[in-house]
Amino acid sequence: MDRPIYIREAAELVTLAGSSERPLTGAKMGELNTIEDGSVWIEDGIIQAVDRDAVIREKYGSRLEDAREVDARGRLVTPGLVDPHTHLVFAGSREAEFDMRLKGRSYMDIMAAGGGIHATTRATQHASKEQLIEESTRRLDRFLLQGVTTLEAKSGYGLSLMHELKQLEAAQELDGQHPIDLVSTFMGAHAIPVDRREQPDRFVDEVIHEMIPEVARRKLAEFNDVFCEKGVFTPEQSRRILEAGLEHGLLPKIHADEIEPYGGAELAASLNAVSADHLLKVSDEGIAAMAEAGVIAVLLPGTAFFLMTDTADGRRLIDAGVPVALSTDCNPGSSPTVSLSLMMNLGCLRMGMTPAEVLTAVTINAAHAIRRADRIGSLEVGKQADLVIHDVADHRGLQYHFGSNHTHTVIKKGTVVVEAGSRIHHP
Ligand SMILES: N=CN[C@@H](CCC(=O)O)C(=O)O
Repeated sequence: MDRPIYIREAAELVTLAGSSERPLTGAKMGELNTIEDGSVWIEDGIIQAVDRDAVIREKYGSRLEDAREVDARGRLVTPGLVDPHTHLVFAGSREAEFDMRLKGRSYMDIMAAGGGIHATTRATQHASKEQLIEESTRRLDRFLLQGVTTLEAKSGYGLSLMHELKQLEAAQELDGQHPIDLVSTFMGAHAIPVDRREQPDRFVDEVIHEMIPEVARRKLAEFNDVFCEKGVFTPEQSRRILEAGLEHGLLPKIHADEIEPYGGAELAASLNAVSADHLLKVSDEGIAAMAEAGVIAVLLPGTAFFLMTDTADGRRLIDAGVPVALSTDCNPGSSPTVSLSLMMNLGCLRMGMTPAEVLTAVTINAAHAIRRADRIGSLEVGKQADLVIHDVADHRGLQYHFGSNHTHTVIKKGTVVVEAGSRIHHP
């Protein structure tokens, strides 16, 4: 049996305890439940105790010598960070499009001309599963070094049954190989393939009748996502696809109101979707409907930053009672980043969120957005021991000192996987 781990005496220990039932909304998003001089006791990959250091020492005094002590004095300890929206598994690069965009060509225009998602689809279709795994592992390693311990990964660069399955199988193997836990989303409805544009509904039928049943049968995904956007999938097509997913046990998520207001948030609410993501152009009605239905807003500030557009209004959503999570949207074209820490900075600097709200958005609310809040997202007895020790004294320091990676130590399921900022490889 592994030695117990004793995380010793953090200057600030953010627990987010008591929020596993439902995502935090409104003022609650700013209540982190912190412990000063807090310590954690871990055994068998599970949190056994979270308390002030004096209480932990009293309780485990006789066993302190057996335990591996991880010194957190002077540092901040938080739950492992959760990234609830990525397009992790892909091949190729779209750097050539960067020049075009900098000269004023729009993201959707490039896509309409056969680039964008279509360019990545061509590269991904040509890649072997092994190649996808190798390229994605490099990205996962960088995520881990930034304190991300769980991440959602979408398919959507296959756009045919064979290649969608290949992407999802790659994600499944990565989940088994890498310390980061992956949660898979099927996104066959990411774009209408270039050669199917004349008959979009036939492609929708293929997604509904061929892809969804097979993905569900092979248990390759838990969620089903659609790019509901003018020029991609209409709200009606999106509804059909998401309802078909539900019939096969795949829970709905939506890329909603990213480029234009299009009724995506309203659709998400009417389906009781787990999340509606992007929301740069969400309507007042859409926000009210999401708040009423409890749909989580997964906001992706890296996309607005990289596409040089206005950001989603995090403040407005929180004030309206919508639970908010933040994510990198890691993908090759609109947000080529693995830096959740930069997203946290942007959450404060561009979205009107407080440092505490931002931390909630990348821990417990992000865990809710992938239906994992019963296991991760907070530091509570009985939860999986996923923790990060940050090289700052309190949570505001994470957001204040922007552009730096403050991750010092990462513990995944009770194993130290990053120490003093470097990856530890276990045999
Ligand atoms: N907007 C649609 N899908 C992705 C971008 C995919 C890409 O450009 O490759 C997103 O979430 O931003």
